[in-house]
Amino acid sequence: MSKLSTAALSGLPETLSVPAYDRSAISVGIVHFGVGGFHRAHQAMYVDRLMNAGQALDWGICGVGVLPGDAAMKTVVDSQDCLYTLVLKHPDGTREGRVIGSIVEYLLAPEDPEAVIEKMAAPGTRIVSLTITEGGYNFHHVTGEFDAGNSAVAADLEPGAVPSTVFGLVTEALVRRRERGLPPFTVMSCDNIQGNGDVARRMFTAYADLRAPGLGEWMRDNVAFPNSMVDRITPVTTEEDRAMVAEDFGVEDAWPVVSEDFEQWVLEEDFPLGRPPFEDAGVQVVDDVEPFELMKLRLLNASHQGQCYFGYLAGYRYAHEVCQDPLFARFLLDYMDLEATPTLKPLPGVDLQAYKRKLIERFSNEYVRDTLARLCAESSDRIPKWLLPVIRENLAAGGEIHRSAAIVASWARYTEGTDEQGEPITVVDRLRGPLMAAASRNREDPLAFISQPELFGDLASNDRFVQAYTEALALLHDAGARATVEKLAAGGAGTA
Ligand SMILES: NC(=O)c1ccc[n+]([C@@H]2O[C@H](COP(=O)([O-])OP(=O)(O)OC[C@H]3O[C@@H](n4cnc5c(N)ncnc54)[C@H](O)[C@@H]3O)[C@@H](O)[C@H]2O)c1
Ligand SMILES: O=P(O)(O)OC[C@@H](O)[C@@H](O)[C@H](O)[C@H](O)CO
Repeated sequence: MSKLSTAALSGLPETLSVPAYDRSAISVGIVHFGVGGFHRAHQAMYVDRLMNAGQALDWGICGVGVLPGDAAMKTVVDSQDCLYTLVLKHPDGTREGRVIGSIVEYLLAPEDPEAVIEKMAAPGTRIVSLTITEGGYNFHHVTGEFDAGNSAVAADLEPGAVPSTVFGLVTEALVRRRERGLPPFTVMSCDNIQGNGDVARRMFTAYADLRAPGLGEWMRDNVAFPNSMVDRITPVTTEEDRAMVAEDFGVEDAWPVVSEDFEQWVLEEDFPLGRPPFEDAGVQVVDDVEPFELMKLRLLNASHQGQCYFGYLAGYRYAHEVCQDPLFARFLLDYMDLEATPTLKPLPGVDLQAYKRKLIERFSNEYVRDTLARLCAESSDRIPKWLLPVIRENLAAGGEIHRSAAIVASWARYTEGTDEQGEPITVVDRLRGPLMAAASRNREDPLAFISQPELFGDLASNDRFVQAYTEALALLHDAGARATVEKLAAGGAGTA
């Protein structure tokens, strides 16, 4: 069996689509930070689709890894001529494979920061895009302020420092372009953050303010940061996926990516140096992304949080197991209908009921095998960004909050670190220590978990929230996850 490479492409089975374009003709137009599963299943796929249609060959992607852990990606990318297999898993169990060729280079910042900076400073680079996770933006959950105390950021700000963070690297490249009389590139965030472009603008310019007087102001006036809504459920690649690619498609790929077949990308039109003709690849280019972002983050992502802790505690390990269970599906739909939907903005032309039904279908796709472990990870970066805004808005408007409060309680219960069978839970979170310490006091002090103002602000002093949260937490302790969801679904636990 051939290892995936340029030379192997011509001998691959016909069941696997391969790039129909001349990859040697591609030049880099996009530098992308955070080449993980999602970028490879989404943005790189859209660019590849354009290239297959004979377009965007001047928009090749140079990937960048900033963290030491990205060395593994660098090794694989280099050994496969930057090619990889994307396998879409349809709900009927069929699979569709395609070799993606739009990434043409990969640089590891810890190994060669200068090369990363110069790649962004090169005239051909017109977009720097990001999927660096919610935590990568380095802002305080409650104040929204840039965290200048972060040690890596502080090190980058030392005079004469060689930058190591995305903030240091991107800012240095912008400074060099300015010195060389080149217009700045567009910074395009593709992370699951409400107002991701606006947040990126605030964080990068806050860093620049600290780096040199006037630099932040210049960036505010000159650099575009379009907002976007991105969607495609992309689980972590497993050994089984590697074996499946070999068996189904006859190629040895050290790091394929698998995803659901659904895709969506809604992008704000703000690209002073141009962009690939994304609309030709199915991207919705609009003037205002916010209503779409709210819909996706509060319905899809917050529902992921609504299923992962309850589901895990109830003994499930995969998203489809939870969502194929009618009780949990009902709970999620009720959360969406009664709590999230009233906080959304008008979306002319979008059938929200169909969108929600489709979400349950997507979550229930058993072939995607999205793990609850992936959805439970880094919750401290997710709950405050997706779910707490729903709670705050409903509290202010006198709206319904019982299911959202119960989801927060399920996180608190999960973080105690033992499931309902007494088995240990591996809590993966950059705040694991303080979170688990707080959760360990849940029984003696039911407000312990939500009394972390850096995550919850003043919610622990809101009587309505506290009542709903403590009732759900007590039920979780006394009767378990399933019984808690049952009670909520039946209109119990104080629900409206
Ligand atoms: N996986 C999905 O289903 C999905 C769907 C839509 C959007 N997203 C967005 O994409 C992000 C990444 O998801 P993924 O599935 O590719 O994850 P992943 O773990 O496969 O990749 C994450 C990438 O981000 C990089 N990264 C993490 N912290 C960073 C930091 N502080 N600075 C710079 N780089 C950093 C990592 O090095 C890695 O390259 C998500 O957090 C989300 O915002 C993911
Ligand atoms: O990747 P995160 O941390 O933003 O969130 C976990 C999931 O909710 C997310 O990856 C979804 O699968 C994705 O947003 C679907 O488009």
